[in-house]
Amino acid sequence: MSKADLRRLVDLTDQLNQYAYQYYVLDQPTITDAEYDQLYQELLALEAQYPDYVQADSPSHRVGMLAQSGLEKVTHETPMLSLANAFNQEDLARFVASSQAASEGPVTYVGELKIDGLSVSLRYQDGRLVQAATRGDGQIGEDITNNVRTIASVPLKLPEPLDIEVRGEIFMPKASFLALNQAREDQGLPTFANPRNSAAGSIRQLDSRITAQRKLDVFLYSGVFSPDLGLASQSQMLAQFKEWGFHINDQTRSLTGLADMWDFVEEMTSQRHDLPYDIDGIVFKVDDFDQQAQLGHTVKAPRWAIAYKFPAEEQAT
Ligand SMILES: NC(=O)c1cc2c(N)ncc(C(N)=O)c2s1
Repeated sequence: MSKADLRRLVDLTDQLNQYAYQYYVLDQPTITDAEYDQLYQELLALEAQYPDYVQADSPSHRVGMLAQSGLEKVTHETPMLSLANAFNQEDLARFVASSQAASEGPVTYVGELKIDGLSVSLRYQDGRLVQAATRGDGQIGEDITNNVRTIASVPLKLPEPLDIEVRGEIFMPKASFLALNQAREDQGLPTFANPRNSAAGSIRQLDSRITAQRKLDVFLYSGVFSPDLGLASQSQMLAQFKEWGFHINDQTRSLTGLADMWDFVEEMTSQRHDLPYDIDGIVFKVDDFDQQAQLGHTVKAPRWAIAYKFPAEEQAT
């Protein structure tokens, strides 16, 4: 392989990843689909000619492959906890009172949309995606690495050689769900009941080429990482995750207490049907990581977070 060919292969890989990031994460495409496709075909030709030189973060990994057997089990070194629920303003008031009582100094909060999908853990070593797993029972999940590689907004390589685990929610955007069900109807196949079920079915496929066709997405909102990274709060962590190229939900709010928590609940209750994805509530978290550590967690859930659940809606009959 000539140096020029190798340089071209690496340049194309980096260029195409940058274009895909602008398209899928920033929603700000900078080239046309035709231009992207032409560059992609050139890369595929070079990879076919030199298979040993295919880069770990090549966009050609996005198309998926058939798994040899069932999904492997994965043990979460740090358990993936669940959340305590709140159903009304009084429940939130209790959460605010208890979190302020047990923390030194004033407490501020972050409000984040509760995405109606399924929780996932992404592990990066030396800045490369090495494993993705479902939450499972919180201790043991399933390896879905090949399927997650096909999700366009998941970075296969980070801009820094980080060892980090990030966690979030895989979901199927409403538009993908409608298109998928329309296609299944046309093929005489049973349709999915809702985007969450179709995301769950799509991400646990043994054939990730099928996953690749399902147009899934992910929002990341927590992680397991060394204090050396110097991340002192949830809001600072989210800003840093965004800089590293992770897809972060843009409706996240800094909140001072019950009054603006409830304002956010009312705002998102009225807006939820206009969002391009399903949400089933709002997650409120104490922002400061030291205060989160003071509050700790029960066996099941952190004391520094609570999930406000929207009231069940009457299904349109
Ligand atoms: N089970 C959990 O801990 C969570 C579940 C979810 C979810 N489905 N969507 C968003 C968040 C968030 N922004 O923290 C969380 S946290």
